[in-house]
Amino acid sequence: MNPITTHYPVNELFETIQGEGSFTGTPAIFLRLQGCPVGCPWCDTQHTWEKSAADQVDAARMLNKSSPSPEWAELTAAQLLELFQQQGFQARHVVITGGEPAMYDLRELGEVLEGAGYRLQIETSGTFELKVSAATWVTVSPKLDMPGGFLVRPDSMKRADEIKHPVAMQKHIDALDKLLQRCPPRDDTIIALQPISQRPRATELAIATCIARNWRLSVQLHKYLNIE
Ligand SMILES: C[S@@+](CC[C@H](N)C(=O)[O-])C[C@H]1O[C@@H](n2cnc3c(N)ncnc32)[C@H](O)[C@@H]1O
Ligand SMILES: Nc1nc2[nH]cc(C(=O)O)c2c(=O)[nH]1
Ligand code: SF4
Ligand SMILES: [Mg+2]
Repeated sequence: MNPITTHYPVNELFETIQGEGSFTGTPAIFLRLQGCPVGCPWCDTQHTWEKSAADQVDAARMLNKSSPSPEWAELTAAQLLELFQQQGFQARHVVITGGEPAMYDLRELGEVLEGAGYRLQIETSGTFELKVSAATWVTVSPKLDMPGGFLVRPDSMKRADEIKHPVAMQKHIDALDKLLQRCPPRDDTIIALQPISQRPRATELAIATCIARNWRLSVQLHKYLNIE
């Protein structure tokens, strides 16, 4: 194991219902890591993009946020496990999101949390090399032609248990088709379309395409329910 303990920059830690993808409806602990250089113009979590030293706070302040902010606290896997217990979290599914969590080495987190009985899922753009435990459920939400100029990695697409593609227009589906040719997933990988920002036309397009292709629909259930 890595002799140096990894410190994770945590923007948010909360318990809710997973609102996206295959685990929709599953009670989950969300661990949102700070920092993302990809730059999707419609990103829900733009407050996580910049990881500024001036925004580092202690764990108590990070936990007590009343609204999204760029503040983050540095925590080790052992400290996170202790916090889960202190906070009284009941969920056994942990979603690591961000920001772009694949910028960090998540293997130590996997070792500690899986050792304590948790199942891990990562939400990632697929643009950074994955450093996750073998048992981690990998959700790749490919980001194509974004301002940051990052490319989706073939190895991340192969590792994906689920590909959850954000869509608003036909050109996004055409781009996904090209990506699936350039970077073929495994035969058992689930493919889902997720309408961008609950836009009605995006939702109609996603429904029609999912039916035509036998793909899954992922709506952002938490937004319909008005929960975190
Ligand atoms: C905020 S991102 C963080 C994790 C990682 N950076 C990624 O993009 O997968 C989590 C998920 O939210 C999706 N997402 C972000 N903003 C969205 C929006 N406005 N509408 C629909 N999905 C969105 C992303 O595509 C991704 O599947
Ligand atoms: N309830 C809920 N489900 C989610 N699934 C993915 C989320 C994310 O921001 O990555 C998210 C989120 O922020 N809230
Ligand atoms: S990759 Fe994820 S966190 Fe980064 S800008 Fe895009 S949706 Fe937001
Ligand atoms: Mg949210």
